[in-house]
Order: sequence, then structure tokens, then C-alpha cells
Amino acid sequence: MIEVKNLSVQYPGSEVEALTNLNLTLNKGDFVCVLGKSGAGKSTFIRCINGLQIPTSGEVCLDGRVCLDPDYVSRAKEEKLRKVRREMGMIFQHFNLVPRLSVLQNVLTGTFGYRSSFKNLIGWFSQEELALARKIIAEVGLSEMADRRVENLSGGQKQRVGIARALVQQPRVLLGDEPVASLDPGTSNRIFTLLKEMHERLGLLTVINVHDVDLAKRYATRIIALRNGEVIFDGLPEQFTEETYHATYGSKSENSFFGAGI
Ligand SMILES: Nc1ncnc2c1ncn2[C@@H]1O[C@H](COP(=O)(O)OP(=O)(O)OP(=O)(O)O)[C@@H](O)[C@H]1O
Repeated sequence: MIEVKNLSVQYPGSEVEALTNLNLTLNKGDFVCVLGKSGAGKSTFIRCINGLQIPTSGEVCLDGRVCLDPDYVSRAKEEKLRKVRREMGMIFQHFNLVPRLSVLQNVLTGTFGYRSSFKNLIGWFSQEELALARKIIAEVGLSEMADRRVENLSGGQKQRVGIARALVQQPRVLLGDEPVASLDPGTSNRIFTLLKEMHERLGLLTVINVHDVDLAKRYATRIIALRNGEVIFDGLPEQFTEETYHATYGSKSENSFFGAGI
């Protein structure tokens, strides 16, 4: 579904590469957690998948149809990039919601990629769009709160709005850049349970950056670990051992999940 070929990124002014020669195939049905120390390249990797970051060399191909490579932006019209992005729902650490708008209004912004700029400007939505948004709000457990302003919600509820906004796009790929980093452990688990449920129900490819190895081992079907911009592990959660942890983070794990059979 997504082919990452010889992908490298070097930011302007930086002497080292943020990503070095990544080669990966990401398949429909994979629930991938990307692990790595701060600065390992996790966000850069996610941003390359949805075209927010254009590689210095190499490419990211979606179904072999569209390949994001260093020349893509100059070759493609902005419209083409919009088409790629709307197949990819994205959720963020800090939710990226509009605080004074309601849950429903925030979720509806997820449909913007499909609509004319004029309709977006005047904020007109069809009955179908409203019905879809309300259905997804119910699926993430917020039907009672659809008309409440987002600024009055808890962090976990805000992330549910973020997930609903991504899903209303009807994406094939769901991307998450540290989506639970601002949430407590119980809420993080509930958000991952919801993500996994949606992933399975909708038959998505899901790729999520996470700092919490325990969550990755519990929920991922595949773990990719980056170190200094290179893939140092790509395998099943149970294959991510204490040694791999050490190679990824450069220190011993203080947690007990390796012995707990998770
Ligand atoms: N816009 C930028 N300009 C210059 N360098 C950048 C930029 N964004 C990231 N970097 C550098 O690229 C490398 C990878 O950063 P990236 O944000 O992808 O890592 P990360 O694993 O997501 O880190 P974190 O867990 O802290 O979010 C780091 O060395 C970082 O300093």
C-alpha cells in the first residue's frame, strides 16, 4: 500500500540527516507503532508519508500511483497533493482543534479536503456530511457532547474529537504523531483501544509514533524502531526484546513489560 524507497531527509542548515535510506513496505491492516528516542526521526517519517515533508532523496509511493519525491511539489499541482492528503487522516499530540468551535464543527473540518473552497468559506454542509460527522462522533463516544465547545473538554475527549475529525475524511491511512503524549496512562490506553477498534473495523493502515513501549507492545501488530534516522528494528511486538530496547534507547528498560509476557 505504501512503499518507502531509499528515503532520506536532511533539513536545511543541518549537518546530519534526519532520516537515512529508509526502505519499508507498509500494508493495509498493519497497526504500526514507531518507536525511537527524541530526535530519532519519527515525526519526520510520518510527515514524509502524508507529504508535509518532501524527502531530500528517495520516495514514498501510495499504491504505486502517486510518489512523493524531491521533485513532487514542483511537478504536481497543489490539488494533487490535496488528493493524497485526504486519503490520510492525521491525529496530533496537541489535538490541533479550534477551541471555541463545537465538537461537531471541529469534526466537520475533516471534510474540507473533499469540498470546494467556497463551501468551506461559508461553512455550508450537506445533510450527508452532517449525518456522517454525527455517526462518527457517536462511534468515538461523544454523541452527548456534539454541540459542546471543544475548549470545555478533557484531553482524552479532545483526542476523541481529533480521531473523529481524521475518520470523517474516510481515510485509508491513519497517521498519529505522538497522539497520547499529553494524556495520562489510563486515558492513553482507552485512546489506543479506540484507535485499534477503528483500525480493524475500517480496514486501515495505521502508523503511530509513540514514546510508550508498553502501549506499542500491547497494541501494535508491527513495531518499527528508529535510531539516528535509521531503521534498527522492524518486526512483531514480541520480537522487540530488552536488547532491542537498549539498541533503540541506549539505556536499559526500567519497566517490567519484557518479563510480563505482554
Ligand atoms: N524543521 C526542522 N529543521 C531542522 N531540523 C529539524 C527540523 N525538524 C526536525 N529536525 C531535526 O531532525 C531530527 C529528527 O527530528 P524528528 O522531529 O523527526 O524526531 P522525533 O523522533 O520525532 O523526535 P521527538 O520524539 O522529540 O518528537 C532531529 O535531529 C531534529 O532536531
